[in-house]
Amino acid sequence: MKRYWKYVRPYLSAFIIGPILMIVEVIGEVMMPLLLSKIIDYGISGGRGISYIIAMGILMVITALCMMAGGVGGAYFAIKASTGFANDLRKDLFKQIQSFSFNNIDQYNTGSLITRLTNDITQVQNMLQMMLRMALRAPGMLIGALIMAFVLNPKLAMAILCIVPFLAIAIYLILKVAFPRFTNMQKKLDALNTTTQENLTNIRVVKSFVREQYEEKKFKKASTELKESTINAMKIVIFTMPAMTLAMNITTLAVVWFGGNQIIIGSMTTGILTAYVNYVSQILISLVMVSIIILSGSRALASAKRIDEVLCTDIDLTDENALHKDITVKYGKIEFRNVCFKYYKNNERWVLENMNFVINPGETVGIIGSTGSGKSSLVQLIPRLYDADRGEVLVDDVNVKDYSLKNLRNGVGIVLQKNVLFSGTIKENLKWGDQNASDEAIYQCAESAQAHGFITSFQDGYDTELGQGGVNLSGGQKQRLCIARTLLKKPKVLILDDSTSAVDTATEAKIRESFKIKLKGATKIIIAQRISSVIDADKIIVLDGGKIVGMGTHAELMRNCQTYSEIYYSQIDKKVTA
Ligand SMILES: Nc1ncnc2c1ncn2[C@@H]1O[C@H](COP(=O)(O)OP(=O)(O)OP(=O)(O)O)[C@@H](O)[C@H]1O
Repeated sequence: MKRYWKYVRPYLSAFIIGPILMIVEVIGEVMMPLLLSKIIDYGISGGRGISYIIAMGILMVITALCMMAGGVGGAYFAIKASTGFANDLRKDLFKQIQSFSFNNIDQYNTGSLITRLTNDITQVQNMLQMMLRMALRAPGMLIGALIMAFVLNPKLAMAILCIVPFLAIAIYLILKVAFPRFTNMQKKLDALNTTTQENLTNIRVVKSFVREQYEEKKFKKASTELKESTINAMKIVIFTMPAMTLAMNITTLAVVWFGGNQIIIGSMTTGILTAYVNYVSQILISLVMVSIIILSGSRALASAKRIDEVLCTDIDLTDENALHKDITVKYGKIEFRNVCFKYYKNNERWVLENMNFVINPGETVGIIGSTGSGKSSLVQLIPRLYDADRGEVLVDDVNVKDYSLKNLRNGVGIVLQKNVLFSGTIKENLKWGDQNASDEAIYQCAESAQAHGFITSFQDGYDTELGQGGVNLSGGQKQRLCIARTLLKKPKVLILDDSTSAVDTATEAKIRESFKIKLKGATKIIIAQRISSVIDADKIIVLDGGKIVGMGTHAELMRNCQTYSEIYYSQIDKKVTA
């Protein structure tokens, strides 16, 4: 609750005024039957005449207008408070997800995070809105109508007790049965969103593997499961409402039966019975409202728990304890000291084991190794996309944990293996590297990444709109734009994680040449599958099974490292056979 106070505070006035205005409506609702009974008993039966009826009628119209004003105002403030609350909560939830480490992100699937950001927040918003409109109205109307019922005829009021067992069953069902069912329903919605998101993002792969039918089946399964879990949860709603209506009708019948008898023996007037029937229905309506509040409350509680789970996730990679938050990366020296790392902390096997090496400023270093040998994992420790479990990673002789994340990541530019571009123009995408970059700087970086040529061949040049993820580009073009984007950051350390795999060898060589001029002082780490991509490097690190099995120049490794020479000859053989 304490956590949510933050979201109530800015809208506190709406949170207070809304329910107060709803009370105006409640007072009117309680007044109306009384005024009606007076018209019947004194105006029609009592013979006070038309002027009394008109006076009472005018009073009823004024009451109805006040009720309307209260109702409209109450609804307005309820919407204002609940949407404001939800908007702020959603922004904070999104901010929390943005500050997640890669490790945190790995724990959730995207579909589930989308459901939490949208549907779960909407559930909480709806519940709040309902609470603000009904929380005072329902008990207010219940108490008001009960008082009136007891004042008018205490004996007849006992008939209202008929409702109690129905109400008890309804509340029990809602609390015990509905809550877990709503939680399950949200989980199924997660699954549906994940399936949809995965399918739509990768629709081209689906089509190229002719997996449409399989995907349809997968979607159908997720959709059917959602339908079934919804029906399962809604059974409670389905049962609750008619049960309450039945209770309402039985109680009204009991009141009319006992009240009618009292009219026959002359101990009650018709006007009072009419008012009484109204009060009974008000009592019952307010009880229905209470059960709706509990019902939607239990649904919203299931959603709130899921939102809370994200908000309470400990971000395991922050710069809160960094000792030198204001220093920046100046030279680009990198050192690994006895570094061990694994993704799943319970796993026995290390993904990287006892890594020890130094890369001096300005050096070009290649990293070679079989797939899964740990190349990407190794370089991701430098900009702290993950943290080492043992040992230290140092940049310019300072532990990476002692930099602010912003300064470290500004100094270390990484082109990830999975390149992603965003919807927008090419220029907008490149400006991710530097929002304030001049056109000249953008052109130069694109030139270095061998992208300027193909960009200018497009009709709209740098203003060409990219589809989502850069769909309207070839793999090699995308890779070159991603390199240009990182170059614009002017990093002191540039890491290319297999980022030229889709570029032909001649263009790749040109990119490497341009790095020598453009990034003269910067340290360059190049992960590659082709030895030709790193053959000229000052140093090559050879990985196998998460361990360094060789380090040196190409010539040294050819003499000393069997793994390296095997990779070399396998690639030469392929060339010869080709
Ligand atoms: N996000 C992750 N969560 C869990 N395990 C992972 C994750 N990323 C990689 N791994 C595992 O860590 C090991 C090393 O993977 P890594 O991506 O570093 O290898 P790599 O040498 O870069 O491979 P490739 O050449 O195929 O890109 C592999 O066994 C892989 O399954």
